[in-house]
Amino acid sequence: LITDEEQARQWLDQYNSLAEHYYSLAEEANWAYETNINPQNQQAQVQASLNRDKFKKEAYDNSTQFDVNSFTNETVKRLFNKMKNIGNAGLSDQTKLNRLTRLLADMKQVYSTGKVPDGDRELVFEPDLTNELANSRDYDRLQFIWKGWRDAVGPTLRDMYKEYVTLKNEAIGELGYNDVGDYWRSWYETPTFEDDLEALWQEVRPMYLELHAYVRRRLGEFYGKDKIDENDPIPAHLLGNMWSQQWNNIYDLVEPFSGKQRIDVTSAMVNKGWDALRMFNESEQFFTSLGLIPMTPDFWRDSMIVRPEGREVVCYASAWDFYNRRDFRIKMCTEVTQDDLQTVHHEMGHIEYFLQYKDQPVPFRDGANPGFHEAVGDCLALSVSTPKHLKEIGLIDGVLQEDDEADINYLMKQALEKIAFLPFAYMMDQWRWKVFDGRITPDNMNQEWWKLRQQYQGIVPPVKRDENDFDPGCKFHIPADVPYIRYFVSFIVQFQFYEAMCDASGHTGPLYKCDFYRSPEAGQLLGDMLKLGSSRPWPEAMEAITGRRAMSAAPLVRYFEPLTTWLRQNNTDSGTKTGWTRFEPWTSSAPK
Ligand SMILES: O=C(CCC(O)(O)[C@H](Cc1ccccc1)NC(=O)c1ccccc1)N[C@@H](Cc1ccccc1)C(=O)O
Ligand SMILES: [Zn+2]
Repeated sequence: LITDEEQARQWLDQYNSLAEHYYSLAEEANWAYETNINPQNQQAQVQASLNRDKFKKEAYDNSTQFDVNSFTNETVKRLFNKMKNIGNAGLSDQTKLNRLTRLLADMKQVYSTGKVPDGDRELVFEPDLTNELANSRDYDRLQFIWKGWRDAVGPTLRDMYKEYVTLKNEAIGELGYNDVGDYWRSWYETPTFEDDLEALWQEVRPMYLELHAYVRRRLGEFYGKDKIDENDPIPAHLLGNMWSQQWNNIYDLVEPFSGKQRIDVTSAMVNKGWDALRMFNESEQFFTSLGLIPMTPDFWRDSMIVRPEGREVVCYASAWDFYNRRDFRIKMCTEVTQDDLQTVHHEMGHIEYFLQYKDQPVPFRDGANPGFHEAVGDCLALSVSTPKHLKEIGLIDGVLQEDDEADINYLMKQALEKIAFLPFAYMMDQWRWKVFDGRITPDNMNQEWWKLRQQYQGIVPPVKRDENDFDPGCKFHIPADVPYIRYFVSFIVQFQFYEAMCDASGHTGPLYKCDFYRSPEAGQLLGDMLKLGSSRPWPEAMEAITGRRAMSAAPLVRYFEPLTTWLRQNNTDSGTKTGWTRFEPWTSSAPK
């Protein structure tokens, strides 16, 4: 084994330029495919991905000739330890790796081109199904949309997914991990990761139960108690979102105090003639107001920010690093809605992270952990979504009403987006980890999915489900092979980042009122942490920005404190009980 550390450094330098080369080619081919889905582009994408995998596998094999433990430099050792992080490329059987790579491309195509027949029309996911689920208040129409999407993509994906699980587990097994879940959790470098997550969930669960009970009561008032019994789980299609993951689109049905200023600014955005480009410019302007790095010329020239005419694309939003330190893009089918304004900030948060760590060695061009990458944009969006800021950018007219009732309305809308999300984000990879480690077998994937959906979220499907269905496949990240626990981590740590940046900006008073717009101190605190990339273990990055090393739900609890108090009181006064009884009639494993 080679113990010469200088030789190791030279090897790493050569690795870095080769990695940039192969990663750039693979990203370009993937971009060409996702922005123009057709057989030729899929073939080119598969080939470029296989070339990158071949490079990653060879680099990993070559790296084992070095005696890493004998090295003294921490950074050199950390870089070598990241050589093992090669994912699907661990699959040494080339026929199987080809099959897995094509499966991934095919699953992405099925999901992205899925359509729901509606009379003489075909409804596409974005914007048709998204808008109807957000805006329709017709119980049966919502059920048609909810079922239609699952019928369009679930059954087709089910068998593809089973094969993907087998092949991916084999690939990861060759790297020495027990299964894919074990590999994905290893990125957090935290032996107590699962216990830490459960502790965070238990800390925020009481708040979720109060919100769930309140929303169930208000929906019962609107749709009728015969449709929504106050002891039952909530039918999944009534929550304004295809996966019931966030409930902010039904804010109008659950608004605590009527007659206050509108805080849903979608209509204001439309009335003031905002378009996708305006949304992107507003977002960038917030980032640069903090002294953070602006988007590059390549970004504005080559991003895809609206759904193009006349070709199939992957609409699901994503941010792209082309590993050449100047080309960074967002791909998004932007609609003029407040939801999408939030997503623009989310995606731009990824780009800002790319920009801040672009001069790190390639293996360090990642978030401190995957949850950090997801938290950047959302943390800034917490500031942007304050009524104070929305007024400042012209989306709320007139005098700002800042009385207690207006504040409860605002916190309710934030809770529908942030608190409602936590059980969904937590259960997504609970299900997947069980599929990968065999606790969930191929013939009960759907039933186990709905058991977890009921256990954590207290929702049930509006129509019977069985194992011919594959409802997990109807959420992008599952056929797209994208882990999800990162979003649970993000929705916790983004409040830690937000509180730290608010303190740095000199904010005083309730946390939820903080807008650190134009604060160079807040921007400096965040930027310095982002520059680290994944070069240091994430507790060090957490300490750099918050002064503490652990994840903590305390800032989130502090942020929502006035609402939690109000919800408890309101549920008590109205005799609303929290929780739900186990509910069977809607879920059946009997074949159709
Ligand atoms: O999935 C997303 C946004 C897409 C993304 O930015 O997280 C995207 C997902 C993705 C897509 C394709 C391949 C890999 C991942 N992630 C990125 O574009 C990304 C992430 C890390 C580094 C570089 C790019 N949000 C989640 C959760 C969420 C987050 C914030 C607000 C609402 C909802 C969802 O919609 O369920
Ligand atoms: Zn993201």
